[in-house]
Amino acid sequence: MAQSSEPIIRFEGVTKRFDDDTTVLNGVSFEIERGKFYTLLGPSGCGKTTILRLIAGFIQPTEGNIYFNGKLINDIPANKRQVNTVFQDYALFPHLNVFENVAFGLRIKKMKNDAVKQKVTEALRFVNLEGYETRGIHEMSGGQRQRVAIARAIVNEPEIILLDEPLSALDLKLRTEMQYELRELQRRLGITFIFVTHDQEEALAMSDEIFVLNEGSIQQSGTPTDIYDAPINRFVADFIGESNIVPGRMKEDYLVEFAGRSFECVDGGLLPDEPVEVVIRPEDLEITAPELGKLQVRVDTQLFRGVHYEISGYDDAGNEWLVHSTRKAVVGERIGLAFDPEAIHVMRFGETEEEFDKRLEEYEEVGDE
Ligand SMILES: Nc1ncnc2c1ncn2[C@@H]1O[C@H](COP(=O)(O)OP(=O)(O)OP(=O)(O)O)[C@@H](O)[C@H]1O
Repeated sequence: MAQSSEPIIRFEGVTKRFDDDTTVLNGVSFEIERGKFYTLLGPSGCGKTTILRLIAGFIQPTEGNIYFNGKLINDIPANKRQVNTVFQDYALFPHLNVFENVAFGLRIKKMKNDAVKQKVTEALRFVNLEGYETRGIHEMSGGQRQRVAIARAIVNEPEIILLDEPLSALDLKLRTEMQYELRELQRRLGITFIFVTHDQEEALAMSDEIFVLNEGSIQQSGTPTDIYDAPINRFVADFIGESNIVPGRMKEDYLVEFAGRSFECVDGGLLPDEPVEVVIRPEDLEITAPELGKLQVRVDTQLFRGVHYEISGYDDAGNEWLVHSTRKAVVGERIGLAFDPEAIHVMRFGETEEEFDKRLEEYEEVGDE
C-alpha cells in the first residue's frame, strides 16, 4: 500500500471546545501507527472519550486537523470512516440474536446473505462464540456480550477499532481474563486498537503505546516501560504506579542532591544547581542495616500485602519514603535504604514532553561534539 509509511491517524494541534466555551482538548498532537495497541489513559474528564469521538467522526475539531492515512478527514462523516467503536455498555440490540447483532452493519451495506453468513461466522469464531448464533443477548454473560460487541466491530473489517472502557462493567477476575483475550485478539487481527481506560495497571499490561492525558493535554506518550521508568513529570509519576517524589537539586551531570546528600544518578542535561523532583519507585528500595543504607529512615507504618510488605518512614530531612520489600521491618526502628543509581529518576519541574525532547536533543548534540 502506498500510504503504509504514513501514520494511520495523525492529530495536528487539535482543540475541542463545546458550546459553553469549555476547552476539553487543548492543541493536542500525536501519531498512531498501524497495527499497534494504543491506550489513552487519564483521570475522569481529561478528554479520552473526546479523542475517540473525534477519530470516529461523531464530533469535529474546533481547531486543528485530523488525518487518516495522510488524508485530511475533518469533514468526513462517521459512516464513511474505516473505524468501528466498541462502547462501554456495548450498545447491543436486545431484540436481535447474537448472529443478527454481528450482522447488523453488513445488512445495512446490503451485503448478500451468503457473504453475511460467512463473515459473521468468521467473526464469531475469532471471539470464541461459535454455536451461540441464535442466542438472545439477554442469555449471554457480561464477558460474552463483550465478545459479541467486538465481533460486531471486526466483522466490518475496519482499519481501527476504538474501545471506550470496554472492560469497566466486568468483575475483576473476568476483567483480567478479557485483558488477555483482547490483547491476543489484537495481535491475531493486526488491526490498530485504541483503547480508553482510567486504570493504569490495565494500560501497562495491555498496550504497545500509552498516551497519558490530563486536563485536555497529552502529558507523556511512550511504551509502558518508558512511562513507568521515566515519567516526565509529577502527574505521570503519581498516576502510574506508586512513587516516592522528593525535592532535590542537580549538582552536575549524573550527580543529584536530595535528603541532604549527593547521589550518583544516570540523568544529565540539567543545569547545575537546578531544582528538580527526584523519583524512586518503592520496589527499587532495599532495606538494609542503618549504617549500610544510602538513606536512613525511621519506620512509621507497615502493612502486609501478601507478596510484600508496604513500609513507610521518614528520613532526617523529613521526606517520606514508601518501600515495597519482602523483608519485614519494625515500626519505630531505624532502617537503611539501599538503591542503585539507575533507580533514581530526575524530573525538571513542570516540564512537558515537548520541552523534554528538545532539551534531550540539544544535550545529545553537545555530547557528540
Ligand atoms: N457534548 C459536550 N458538551 C459539553 N461538555 C462536554 C461534552 N462532552 C464532553 N464534555 C466535557 O468534556 C470533558 C472531557 O470529557 P471526556 O468524556 O472526553 O472525558 P473522559 O476522559 O473520557 O472521562 P471519563 O473517564 O469520565 O469518561 C468533561 O469535562 C466533559 O464534561
